[in-house]
Amino acid sequence: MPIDAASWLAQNASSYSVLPRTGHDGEQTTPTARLVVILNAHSGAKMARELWQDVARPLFDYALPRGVAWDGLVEETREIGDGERIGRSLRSSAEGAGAREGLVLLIAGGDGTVHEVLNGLLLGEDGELDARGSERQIQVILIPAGTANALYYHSFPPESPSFPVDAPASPFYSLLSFLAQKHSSNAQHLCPIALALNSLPSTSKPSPSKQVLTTVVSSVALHACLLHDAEALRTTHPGLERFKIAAQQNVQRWWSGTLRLRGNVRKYSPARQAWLDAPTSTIGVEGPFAYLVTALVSRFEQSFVVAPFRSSSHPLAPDADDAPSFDVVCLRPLRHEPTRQKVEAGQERETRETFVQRIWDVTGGMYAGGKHVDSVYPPTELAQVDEAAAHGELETDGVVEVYRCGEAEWLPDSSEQDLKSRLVCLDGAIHDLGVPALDSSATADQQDGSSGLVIKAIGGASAGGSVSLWV
Ligand SMILES: Nc1ncnc2c1ncn2[C@@H]1O[C@H](COP(=O)(O)OP(=O)(O)OP(=O)(O)O)[C@@H](O)[C@H]1O
Repeated sequence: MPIDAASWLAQNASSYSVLPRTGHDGEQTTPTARLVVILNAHSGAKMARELWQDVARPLFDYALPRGVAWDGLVEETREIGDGERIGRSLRSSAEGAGAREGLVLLIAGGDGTVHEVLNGLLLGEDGELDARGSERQIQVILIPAGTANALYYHSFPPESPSFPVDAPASPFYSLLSFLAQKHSSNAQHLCPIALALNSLPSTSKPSPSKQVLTTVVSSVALHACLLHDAEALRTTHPGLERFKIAAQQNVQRWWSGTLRLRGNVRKYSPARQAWLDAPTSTIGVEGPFAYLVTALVSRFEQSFVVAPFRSSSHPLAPDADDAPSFDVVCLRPLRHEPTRQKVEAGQERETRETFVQRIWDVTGGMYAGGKHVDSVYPPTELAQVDEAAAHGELETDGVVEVYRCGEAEWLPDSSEQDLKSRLVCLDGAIHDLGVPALDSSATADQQDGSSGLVIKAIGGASAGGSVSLWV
């Protein structure tokens, strides 16, 4: 049943000053931005239509700002990948009209829907960032109708007293912020969406590498493989449980390869609770890895805080003036001296089984608000690997290692040929790096020639003009 907007607002959103359309005194009447509504009725618990029809639509009818034009059209995604088609059609319609008007996207869906729409909208046919859109202001209003809704809960952390998760207004904080713009001191934040540009190697040379934009995560190893397996469980387990089942299926694997980090590289020191600057412009981090993600947001689910320093309320959060960055969170089993010794003694299979408990401890810390970043090895259990000598200033005793930087390159070990050694997850979409994973000396400077994944933080302000979320 559609709500009565005025009484719903009075009851559920009294801290947002949302005025009826007629009350927007003195506001200019020439539209400066076009609104497009995009629903994924298939995502999460399949609530997008209901959230739109019963609440968001009545709120729009009541309070849509005069400067925003909406022709009543609602775009629904029709099949897998369809968000990209919608994004592309928005790009070409803007080009056709030579329009420089702003674009307001109301997206009711999960992270995958946002990902698809922004990729279609911001990347040109050649897969490059579309320079023609460079003056465009894109505002996103997000209704979390997906399963994980990482971007939403990163922006509206449930532990904040301002964003109670059980409140009827909970899925509408972004929309309320948009509707209350200019009228409420509580809700007028248009925050740039952190973006990264990912280059996947071409599987058929000499065609160029494939470019993919992300807003949440680029991952390999356990996270990518569990996302891969979780998709097959979507029908039987529509909620978050499918991720846990899929984690069980992959937790005993380790992933060999090299991670190269560039661009103002820092590493978190649990002892100092601060970033340590890297002594060199490029840092090589050698596998095997049990876990490896590059995160643009603090959490991947409502209460799964993988990269706590991305949270805007954290003292180590990126500053608005900082160069675009992401946080790399990884777990390398051979940094644990007893584990390393057992592997060297040829007991790798049993050692992996034992190490599983440590992985669960780390994920337990993620579910406990991000405590894993401060868990440390006692001095006797910290392996003194050669690499520590090379990058001595960056050696820490953290069980998990957290880096911040602007660019990363993942080169999987070319001797491992199975699919799971090559999988990459980009905001939930799974990609295969392809075989063979060639020359591990390839670098990000040779982007099209890299046999691995290259990830560059580009920020929200430099992609297609500006891309921001109402928070
Ligand atoms: N009509 C449709 N039928 C089938 N699949 C669809 C349809 N429309 C969109 N999709 C696909 O649904 C998938 C899931 O969407 P999305 O990622 O937004 O939700 P989710 O996976 O439930 O949530 P989250 O990404 O937040 O965990 C996407 O891969 C998208 O391509």
